[in-house]
Amino acid sequence: MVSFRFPFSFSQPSLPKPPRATSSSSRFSVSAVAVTLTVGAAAAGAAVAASRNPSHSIVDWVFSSHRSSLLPWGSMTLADSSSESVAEPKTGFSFPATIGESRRLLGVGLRKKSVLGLKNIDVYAFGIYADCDDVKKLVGEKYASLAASELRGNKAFIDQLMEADIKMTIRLQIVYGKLNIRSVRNAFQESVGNRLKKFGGVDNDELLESFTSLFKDEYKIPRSSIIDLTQEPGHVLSVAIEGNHVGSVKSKLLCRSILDLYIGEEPFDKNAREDFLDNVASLAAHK
Ligand SMILES: CCCCCCCCCCCC(=O)O
Repeated sequence: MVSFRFPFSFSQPSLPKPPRATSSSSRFSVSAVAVTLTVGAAAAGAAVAASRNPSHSIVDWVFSSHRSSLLPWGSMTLADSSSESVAEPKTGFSFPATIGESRRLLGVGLRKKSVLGLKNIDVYAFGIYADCDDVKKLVGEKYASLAASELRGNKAFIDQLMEADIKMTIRLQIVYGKLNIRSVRNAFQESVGNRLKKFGGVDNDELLESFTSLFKDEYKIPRSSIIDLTQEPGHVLSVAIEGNHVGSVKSKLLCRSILDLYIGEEPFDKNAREDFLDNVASLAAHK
């Protein structure tokens, strides 16, 4: 039985938010992250029981294509699963377990940035989502011989994950309340610009501009606004702000560069990357 390291757990809605977990061992503990259930107290009780039963962990259910047979509320539909969410521990900002038709949450993290080289501010919390079937397909096609424990540290596999045509979304949720869209554009210019140089060489100004120009001056991004960066089939990067599609750019290099910020070798939040890779490896073990 493979157990997931992702901190899905169910807590009663009235429990206080858990404190931020700092050590890597507690990061994934069931008390580190609260999952809010809105499907009713009966289901919450069943989920708590399930999460305490190692043979029926909630993550097994979340990632299983046979969810209905795993847990007591067997009739819960896929749509119901979107009413569960996972909170980023420090900010408490929550992320739904599933978005779109098939993308599942595999890691959450926090982007910090230093301002004027002085203080580190929490800029946004983020969730990393991937289509589990796409991930399993990649593993089945090319890495079937590797054990889950070997997969999570396999550089070639991780590179492939960022290059394959897998439906993925990075959801940003703005924490810092004084952001304007210009600073978002500038920040993307710097971070994505660096990755474009790293993977594609120097001549990518036009590509960078086609992406940053999607963030138009008229968009407002107060605290808790959501920006979705989604890799659609065919390496199309689609951007939505507060659920409104603002534009797309078809570029494998751009998609790869953006994913690298979150799951590459120098990610914004190492813990989030670890969570993501552990969960991908666990997924592979469920193939
Ligand atoms: C005052 C800090 C301003 C930082 C704004 C970052 C907003 C989103 C940028 C996303 C890419 C990145 O995290 O570099």
